[in-house]
Amino acid sequence: MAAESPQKGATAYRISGLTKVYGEGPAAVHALRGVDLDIPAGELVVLLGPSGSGKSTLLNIIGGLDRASDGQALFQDQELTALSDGQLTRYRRDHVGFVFQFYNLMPSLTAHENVELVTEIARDPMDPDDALALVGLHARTDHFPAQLSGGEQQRVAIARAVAKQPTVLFCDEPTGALDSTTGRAVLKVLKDVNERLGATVLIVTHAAATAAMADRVIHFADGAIREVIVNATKLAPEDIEW
Ligand SMILES: Nc1ncnc2c1ncn2[C@@H]1O[C@H](COP(=O)(O)OP(=O)(O)OP(=O)(O)O)[C@@H](O)[C@H]1O
Repeated sequence: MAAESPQKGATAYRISGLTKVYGEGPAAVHALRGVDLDIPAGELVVLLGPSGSGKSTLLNIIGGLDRASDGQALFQDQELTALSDGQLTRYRRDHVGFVFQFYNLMPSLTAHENVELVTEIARDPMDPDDALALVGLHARTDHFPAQLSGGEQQRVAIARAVAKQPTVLFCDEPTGALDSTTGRAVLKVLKDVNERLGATVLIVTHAAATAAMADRVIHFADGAIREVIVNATKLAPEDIEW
């Protein structure tokens, strides 16, 4: 289990009235219009919605990368919206892993060294080799990013994100740059991280079929939640068609 991961059934996030406005006056963009949402700990959650509907904004605020304009977001019992910049940095460092569409690996470092960059500053890290084994790359640890396929590079990015044993893993379009077969392999890794480390996993995606593997599916539209669906049955990532 990840360090300090709450038990399944507890609530990871309690979000109420969360609002984000970029800019002012006539140029203001209302990215979030009072979002209310509970995210149970240990779930794999998929966020779907049209481009510009506010998915990344929500992820960035509860991931501690951006600030809300109004409303509240509680992580366990911590009010993220009230934290100082230093406290928010500590929250990110101790609890949050990020995976983005483009892998942001250091090209001059090997897979192992890319993961090590994070484990050197984490509180309770995994061994980089164990993290790379978890994503099926134990044989490629000394390869540089340019020697790896897109899917393999994304798996290194996932290994880097999970090596610090995050309580929560945020993934923004993790399969956006991948073909469907490679994308399925990456989703399988995310599912493994969810099940084996007990991390809560939030995936923002345009690949609507990903919803079939989620515990919970959140549909966004125009800065608000339109619908939340709890899946009674789920597909294995390798059975997803897209
Ligand atoms: N830094 C910013 N400054 C101004 N407007 C922004 C900023 N970031 C996001 N927005 C706007 O906020 C709205 C929500 O954007 P967001 O990226 O959250 O949407 P999204 O649902 O993730 O979209 P996509 O699926 O295209 O990534 C959009 O209208 C976007 O243009």
